[in-house]
Amino acid sequence: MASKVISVYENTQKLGAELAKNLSELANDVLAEGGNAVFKIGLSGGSVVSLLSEYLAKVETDWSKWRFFFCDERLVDFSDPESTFAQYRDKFICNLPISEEQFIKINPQLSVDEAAKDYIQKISVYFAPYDLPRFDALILGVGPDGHTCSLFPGHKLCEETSVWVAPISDSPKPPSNRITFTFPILNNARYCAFIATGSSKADILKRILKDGEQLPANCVQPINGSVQWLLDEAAAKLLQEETSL
Ligand SMILES: O=C1O[C@H](COP(=O)(O)O)[C@@H](O)[C@H](O)[C@H]1O
Repeated sequence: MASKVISVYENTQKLGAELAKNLSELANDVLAEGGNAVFKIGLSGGSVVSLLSEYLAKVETDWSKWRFFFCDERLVDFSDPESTFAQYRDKFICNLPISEEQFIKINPQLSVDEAAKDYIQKISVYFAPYDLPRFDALILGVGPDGHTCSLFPGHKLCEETSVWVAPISDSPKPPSNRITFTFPILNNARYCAFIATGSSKADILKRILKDGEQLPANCVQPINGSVQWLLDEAAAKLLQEETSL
């Protein structure tokens, strides 16, 4: 049964500390299984990259056992600043005792269709054969139109149920070629953390969390997991009456 929690923090430092605590607990729980257990986390791009880069350093864990996937990725060369992997490489890897090899990356030299198929193959290695992958944690963002990953409002990919990772070649937000997790994989995760900070997110958060509009971010409801919205006060300013902690 999905559980949904909205958590509002005074500032991004407190939000980051709480996220780090949640991920420490989850990772330590998964890694306590021993053997070949690895903690599988999906990352998003956009504004969450800087926040994660700053605050995940506080997670107390065996970092060598983390594997980092991409909930969506832009199909551009890793030398392009639009590449989400490149942003993590430049801001995140340098802050933590981790290496590039722990990142499961797309192949940006392929066509967008082939890149999505190739990424499914790469993911499959980490999960039981034929099973729908169950990520331990997914870190998600929300765009000003309510998109999450590269699932945009009104786009046909929001209905996609036959593949875990889909290509998109007409993304309304550039760059146009991307690959993205689809709802079946998102809604099979153990823990989904949406992170939204700053007043530019206030309107869309009201539409999603107060008005309940059926935008893509609102369709992330893990069947057997939880979703937590971690917001700072500026982002939550139009929700405060109902959600203040
Ligand atoms: O294009 C993207 O946008 C969303 C939201 O990004 P933000 O900068 O508005 O927070 C992001 O979650 C996604 O991964 C990214 O590809």
